[in-house]
Amino acid sequence: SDTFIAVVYEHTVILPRTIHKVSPDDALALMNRNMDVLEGAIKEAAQQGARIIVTPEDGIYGWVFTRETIYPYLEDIPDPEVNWIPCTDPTRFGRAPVQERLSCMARNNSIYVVANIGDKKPCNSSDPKCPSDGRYQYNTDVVFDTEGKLVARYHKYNLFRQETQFNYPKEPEFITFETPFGKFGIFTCFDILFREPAVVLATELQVDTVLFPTAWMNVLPFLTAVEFHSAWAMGMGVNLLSANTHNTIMSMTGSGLFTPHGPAMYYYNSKTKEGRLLVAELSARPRLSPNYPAAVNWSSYATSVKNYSGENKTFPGAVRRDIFTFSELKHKAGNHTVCQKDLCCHLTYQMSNKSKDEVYVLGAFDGLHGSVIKYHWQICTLLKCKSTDLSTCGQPSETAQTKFAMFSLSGTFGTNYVFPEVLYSGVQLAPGEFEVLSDGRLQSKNGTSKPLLTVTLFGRCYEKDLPHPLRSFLWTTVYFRKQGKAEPFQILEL
Ligand SMILES: NC(=O)CCCC[C@@H]1SC[C@@H]2NC(=O)N[C@@H]21
Repeated sequence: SDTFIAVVYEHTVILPRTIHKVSPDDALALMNRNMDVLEGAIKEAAQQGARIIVTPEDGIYGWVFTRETIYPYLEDIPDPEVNWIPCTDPTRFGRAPVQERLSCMARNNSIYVVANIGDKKPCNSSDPKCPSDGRYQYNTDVVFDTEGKLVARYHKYNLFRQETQFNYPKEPEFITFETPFGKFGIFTCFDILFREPAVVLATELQVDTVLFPTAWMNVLPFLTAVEFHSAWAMGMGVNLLSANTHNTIMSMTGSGLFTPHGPAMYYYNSKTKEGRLLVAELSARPRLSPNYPAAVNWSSYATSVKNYSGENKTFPGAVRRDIFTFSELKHKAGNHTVCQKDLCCHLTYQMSNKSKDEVYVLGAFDGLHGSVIKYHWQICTLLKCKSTDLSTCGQPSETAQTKFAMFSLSGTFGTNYVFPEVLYSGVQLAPGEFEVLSDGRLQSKNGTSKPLLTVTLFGRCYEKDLPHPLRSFLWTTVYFRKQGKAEPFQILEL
């Protein structure tokens, strides 16, 4: 089929009530409460004609675990090549009530179900990297087809900060599967910021649609979930089905069905506790569509254009820990250039209304981001400062009043991996209101329909990333005494 209906479900996860280790029965009871909610979403998705539903990372057991306390929640998840339908043969690989229930939900509703659960793999001293507690534990995505068969298993490769309950897989896994409605790939959350497996799936393995369970904490100005995930789908030219966890205290909200042309449907709600079912019809093979976006040479325009830095003063400003070079947009309209290291960013703009209460800057950043994992960003951004005090430029700001009659942003990027972001007041996207030209300019079509927070070209120079400091290191789990109790503890924190 040319198109298919897909669903993502932003789920308000029911969290464990204790940080202490619980029995397997208590762990299953909590997971069943979450799966009760997911079952309602799956039924609703099937009734709406959806072929596939994606549910969030940590959506079945929540978070705040150690290696020990997550153990009762884990199941041994076999390699899908074993051809297993847990719904009809639940004990073939030992106790697997979660896989059984997910498989039955897929089978009973004739829909592909994507979920995130934990895998355990026993090991022993014949394996020199076996953790001292005798098992590997993985943050794992699973996919069951319409018969309930396990068709994909993916172990998260880029673990985020506090995921010390899990091990890093030794190698990245590039998991794909074919369906009548396109070729699918899968990865999880923090993975999206790195080359492996995310970029490899989209470029070398040419998937049509990426399945993306996530538990994404929003970080303004460039890394709110809907903003970055929408930009990644556009930059990579694939569909991205992003299901976020909903937890406003943790700043987790923002899910969507994103296409190479922009969001087909998205949800961002930092005010209420409700999750949301999102439904959209997507192209099954977007690369074959006649209006598939043309390849972009991201530096073409910017390297050919005159430098407008002239009389504009620049100043340094922090976006979290990254020191940007900023230049204030003092006039209602104009041309600006700002440079940092190898990156020069050019902006042509016209504001519809210039308020005395708001200040916008053009910013450039070319350098390593991150304190433990260090990965290289090249960023050009037009952003609203938090207040009129220039020292607040780069701090999170959620609202704005200024609309733009036009903007055109470009940069001398040294990478092909550039993700175009446009974010409006209230952390809203701008579907259909901007375009990327083949010479690398990101520009408005007819001005902005809402006040502007940021316009950003977010470049990733994967080849300049530093080696991951923990990947080979974290196999060793050491034990130390804390408040009289033995606690497993991994040596470094991310
Ligand atoms: N569960 C995860 O892997 C979430 C990680 C992604 C969160 C992104 S990474 C950079 C930003 N920092 C955050 O705290 N949230 C954003």
